Amino acid sequence: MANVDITGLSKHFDSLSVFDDVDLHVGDNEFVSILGPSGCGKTTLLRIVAGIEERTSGSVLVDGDEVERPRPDTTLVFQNFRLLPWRTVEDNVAYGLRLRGKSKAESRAAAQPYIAMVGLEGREKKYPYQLSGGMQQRVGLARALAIKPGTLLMDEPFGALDAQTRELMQDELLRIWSNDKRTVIFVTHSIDEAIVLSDRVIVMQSNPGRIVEDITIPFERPRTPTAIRTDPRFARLRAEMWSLLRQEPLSTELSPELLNGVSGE
Ligand SMILES: Nc1ncnc2c1ncn2[C@@H]1O[C@H](COP(=O)(O)OP(=O)(O)OP(=O)(O)O)[C@@H](O)[C@H]1O
Repeated sequence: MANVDITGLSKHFDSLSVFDDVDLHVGDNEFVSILGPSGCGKTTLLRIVAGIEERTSGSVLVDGDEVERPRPDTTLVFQNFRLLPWRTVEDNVAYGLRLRGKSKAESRAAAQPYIAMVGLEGREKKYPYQLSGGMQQRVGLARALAIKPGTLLMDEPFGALDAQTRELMQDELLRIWSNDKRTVIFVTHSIDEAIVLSDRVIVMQSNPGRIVEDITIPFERPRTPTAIRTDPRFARLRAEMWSLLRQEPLSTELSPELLNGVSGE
């Protein structure tokens, strides 16, 4: 369990003001997504919470402690999980535990339930090149979960997957998260993904980056993505988010994915 408290957070890169005066509270075991156009500072915000990017001003507390450097109980996962190609599935999942000082045998044993959780039982001895892209993402997810982080920071983790695999991974993440809850901040370009997964969706705009809306997602858990997608409330939420995002000035780049998501309506 962990809660994240962001107050008056600003980040400048030289003369560029990425965002100013951002406030965000994420409660224990809450799943919050951040949705916004390219360049509004989503990744930068996540990196600051992860303790790998300095802030210009403001405060970021995890469980009441100011974040000054990476914390052992916070994990950041990216679009490309960067598996170690020379290690098997089992040793990739165990890797974070090895880094934390556990023996090979101990870490392999501790990795096992997470390999099963992501549906890769029986593939422990395979190497990344022997797996599909979706399976590799699952290994990365298992590796992140195996260290039992209180806070999981996810930066477009499914962005590189094809649409079908992406939906499967969303189902998987919903299932895993409901069995093994933790605090999640999930950055995405996809309105649908944000709605299906989250308790709340934070919508950002850019120039300068700022939070413009904090939307509570009303669907009960456990969730079935197919049922959510056909619920009339889903279409309303989607329209609301899209209308916030389209208020962006024309100069702002909206990703093809955001546009595609909307043209499907
Ligand atoms: N190290 C850096 N030095 C200078 N500028 C940077 C640096 N990192 C990010 N930026 C700038 O900060 C702004 C926000 O970048 P960031 O990657 O956080 O946006 P984002 O919302 O995550 O974008 P995307 O959705 O495209 O990933 C961009 O204008 C980017 O060019």
